[in-house]
Amino acid sequence: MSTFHEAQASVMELAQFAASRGWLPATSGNLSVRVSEEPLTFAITRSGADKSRLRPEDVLLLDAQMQVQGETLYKPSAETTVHVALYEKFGCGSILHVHTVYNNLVSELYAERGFVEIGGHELVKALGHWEEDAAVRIPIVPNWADLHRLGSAVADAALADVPAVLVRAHGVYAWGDTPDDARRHLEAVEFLCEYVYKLHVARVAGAV
Ligand SMILES: CSC[C@@H](O)[C@@H](O)C(=O)COP(=O)(O)O
Ligand SMILES: [Zn+2]
Repeated sequence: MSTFHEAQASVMELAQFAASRGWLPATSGNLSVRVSEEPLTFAITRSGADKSRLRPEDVLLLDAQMQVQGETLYKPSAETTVHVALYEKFGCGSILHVHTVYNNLVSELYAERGFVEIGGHELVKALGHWEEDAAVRIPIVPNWADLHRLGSAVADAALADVPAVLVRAHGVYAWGDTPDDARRHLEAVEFLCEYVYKLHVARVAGAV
């Protein structure tokens, strides 16, 4: 439980971080931090904002019915449906969505399989898997234009022990119990997507 102003500040800080990595190009991406669990309320970026230079008024307070609380002329993220579906499934504390070249490439390479499996790499520990020879399967869902359908597809595919889902030729959703957890999971997934893609290219080239 946090106040709206705390959650708003967290969203702005997370956006600064993701933008500094180039993960929010051309106004893409959306970020949210939960304010209360019962009933669900959360702070989320408004639709169309340039997330690299968010102002406090670009972060809105919403409820589970996606109704904006308080006075604003802005509309919430078009992909709020995905955030609500994930909050309802996991009761997580923060959800981050970014578009990057590497997460898009991996989503395309493994789309037909419906998941990408990543094992034998140290950074799967950052996703909570510390066992010997741990492997994670990150689900990949189609990029449904119907955003309610997209929300259901992401939440249905999402696994309890892997805090991320790729959307084909679109981006990734990553989440965590706290904003710091969500950020760590997102960083790990982005690192692993770059690694998986570059390893694939190296193998095709016969370099490894
Ligand atoms: C500007 S292209 C990206 C959008 O279509 C969408 O995928 C996205 O991530 C941002 O939507 P938004 O409504 O601003 O939250
Ligand atoms: Zn998007």
